[in-house]
Amino acid sequence: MTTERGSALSGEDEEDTALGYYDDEDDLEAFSDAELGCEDGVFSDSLNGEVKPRILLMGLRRSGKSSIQKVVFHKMSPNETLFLESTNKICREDVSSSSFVSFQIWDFPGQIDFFDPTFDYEMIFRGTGALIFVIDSQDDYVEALSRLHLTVTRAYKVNPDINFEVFIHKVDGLSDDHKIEKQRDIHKRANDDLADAGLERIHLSIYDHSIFEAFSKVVQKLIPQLPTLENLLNIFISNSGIEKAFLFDVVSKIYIATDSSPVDMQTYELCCDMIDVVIDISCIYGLTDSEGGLPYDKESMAIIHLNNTTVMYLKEVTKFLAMVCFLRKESFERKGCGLWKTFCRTVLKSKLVLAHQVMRLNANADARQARLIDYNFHCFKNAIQEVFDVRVKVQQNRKLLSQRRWSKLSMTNGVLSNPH
Ligand SMILES: Nc1nc2c(ncn2[C@@H]2O[C@H](COP(=O)(O)OP(=O)(O)OP(=O)(O)O)[C@@H](O)[C@H]2O)c(=O)[nH]1
Repeated sequence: MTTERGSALSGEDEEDTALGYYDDEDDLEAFSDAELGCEDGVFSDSLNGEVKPRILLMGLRRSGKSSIQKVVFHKMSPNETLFLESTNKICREDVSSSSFVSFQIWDFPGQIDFFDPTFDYEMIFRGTGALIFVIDSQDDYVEALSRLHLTVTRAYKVNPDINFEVFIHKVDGLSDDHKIEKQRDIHKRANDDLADAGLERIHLSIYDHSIFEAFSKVVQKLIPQLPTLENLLNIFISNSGIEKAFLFDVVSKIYIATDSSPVDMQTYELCCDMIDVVIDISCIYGLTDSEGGLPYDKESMAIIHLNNTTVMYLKEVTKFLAMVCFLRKESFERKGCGLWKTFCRTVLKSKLVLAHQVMRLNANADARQARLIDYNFHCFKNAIQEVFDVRVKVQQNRKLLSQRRWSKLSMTNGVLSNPH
């Protein structure tokens, strides 16, 4: 099983093309609101009407901002980040891998100066959904904390709706005790500083674990449909004998929702490993020569038996999303015939053979239970599609509205500039 997050799956940026990321490393030094499509404080692409929340990556020089972005969204291996050059201008990137996961990341150079009059921080903070402040835990963080304080107070004044997140980064060299101690210290000092400034209402989320997990939490807060997705997952697992279910964005391995039971890191990492395995094996066996693009489609599914009576089950939900579930072996065997048939069909069609311990067909399988789980998954998938459709409709309406506004504006300008 591979743990390297290295299977690069990048494509084009269009909504309809699968799982696309693209680089848009524009020089934003001379930007204006109009150029950036910043309208009413929210970044929107005025032509397609889509509103993309903005995530800012800030922190001192060499704290690891660009590395985080490259590892999570470009599948760069952590070792390669050693060769990253220092960022000397704001780098903007669109992440639109799915209808639910769509935002912009702005990576700031560490030395940015808020007092520089050419730096229009008001415009930047106005359209921001989340501000991630990265702190290098292996460095003396006193300066980082004072910079955090300055950044948060400035940003909050402009836009009190920003989610402030602190990533305590580079914890790999620290012992577990040391990690906990540092996290506690940073937490206390950061919050004390804010309380001293009368800003105790600001909530700082502080993460010191996997950047994938931390990023998942940040992105989830920007998904308006999150409560609906969580509800659907709760209903699905409670009616299907499933213990835990995640909805994953397959490319970034960000989980965009899970049921309401707590998440532990090990479970999350197992899910990431399973996605890697599915994609890696599908890359080798899942595509015929004539096919191109991503080896992930309607037929994608996998079952892995762990040696502790737990079964992991992955299934395609949409072309961007996968459900990854954890079941007890007993519940899984009761699934019996229904799943087995689906599995065989999948193996034949996509040549994807994943269950190393071949699943035994339980002759006495409770067919009713099997039908129930398959039926529940089918309902879940339809419900997700409905949520997706609503969002598409909202976007289409926005597009129409902005087109109308645009043509009205051009007409008015035309009339004004033409005295006849
Ligand atoms: N040990 C360790 N080193 C890391 C980690 N993440 C990044 N680094 C290293 O930290 C150095 C700086 O990383 P960058 O991502 O360039 O830092 P940055 O914050 O973007 O820096 P600026 O662009 O100068 O603001 C690189 O040498 C990385 O290899 C980590 O998790 N652990």
